[in-house]
Amino acid sequence: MQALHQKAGNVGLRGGGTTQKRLPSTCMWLRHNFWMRPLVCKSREDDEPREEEGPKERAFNRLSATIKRKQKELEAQLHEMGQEALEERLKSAVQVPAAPAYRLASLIAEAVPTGVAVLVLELARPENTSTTSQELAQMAREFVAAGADALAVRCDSNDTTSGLTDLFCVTQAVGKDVPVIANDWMIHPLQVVEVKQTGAAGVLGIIHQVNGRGTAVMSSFTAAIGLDCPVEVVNAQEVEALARTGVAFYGINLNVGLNLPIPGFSTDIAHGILGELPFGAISMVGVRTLEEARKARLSGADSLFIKKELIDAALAKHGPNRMYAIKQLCDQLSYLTSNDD
Ligand SMILES: O=C(O)c1ccccc1NCC(=O)[C@H](O)[C@H](O)COP(=O)(O)O
Repeated sequence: MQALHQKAGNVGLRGGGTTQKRLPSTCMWLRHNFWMRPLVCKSREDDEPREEEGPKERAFNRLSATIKRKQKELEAQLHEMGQEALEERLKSAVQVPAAPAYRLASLIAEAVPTGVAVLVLELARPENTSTTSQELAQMAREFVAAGADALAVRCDSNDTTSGLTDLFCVTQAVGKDVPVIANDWMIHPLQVVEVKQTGAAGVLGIIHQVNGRGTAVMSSFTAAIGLDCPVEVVNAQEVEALARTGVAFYGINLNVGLNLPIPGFSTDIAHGILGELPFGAISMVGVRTLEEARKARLSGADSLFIKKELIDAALAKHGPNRMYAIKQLCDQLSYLTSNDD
């Protein structure tokens, strides 16, 4: 019981209770024009493929190109908005944090003593379709009825023409008891404020390898406005550094070995990272197969981010009834991850 309180308390402490204390430093950053720039690491200047590059380097360059695209999108938005309006948006978000706050972290903290993993299903518009936000909301209702505990909605402009509308419609469709988080590359606090305004519970997309020294700012700002924000990490050093800044919710993307040149990144590395999390921290591991889900849970993952690949495989296997197919998947996941087999 004590560990459970510690888990919920750790996550909550960074926002709700300390919101007022965080305000002065937010204002200080604003005065220094800090917020007018996206918070990302430096990447290679050109993204042209080079002959000597292997698949990992190519994947890394794709990631780098994605981040540059996001940077450009954000810079244009910030420029149009201007510093004063931006400052106002950020300040009012801090003054009125989301209520209830940390809905996903609280759900996970409640699930920990019951021995079941929280299932966060990825929700994306099917490719090459003209799916509307309302149709996506209908999919969301079906996923929840089939067993999803929470949803992560893809909001990047490459996946949808209206990410924030999708998020709003899905959040409305499933109600406050089902945390909905935005899955996008988060490189500026303005994005997080926009997510809050849709009524969503949090963001998935603060990535230490991408945000670098800006990670702590992104994560503490998100927590200060009451939103959940698992921070994606790739090794124990990152965990150690972020734990010192108060991060208590960690994400592990098993796909990361393909996106970044990290030799041998796999469920074994994830196992090691999960073992290094600070006491009371909570975790989410992204999985693309049932086997990855089983291993992640055995290694101690508190929640599983069920990625589109696994959802599409279930739809292909058990379709055409979408709700039936997702129910088969959720039942299988619950069975494989209940930790008593
Ligand atoms: O994607 C995950 O598995 C994940 C797990 C836990 C926390 C965060 C996670 N992803 C955040 C991201 O924004 C991803 O890096 C991004 O969606 C790209 O993921 P991928 O499709 O695996 O390259």
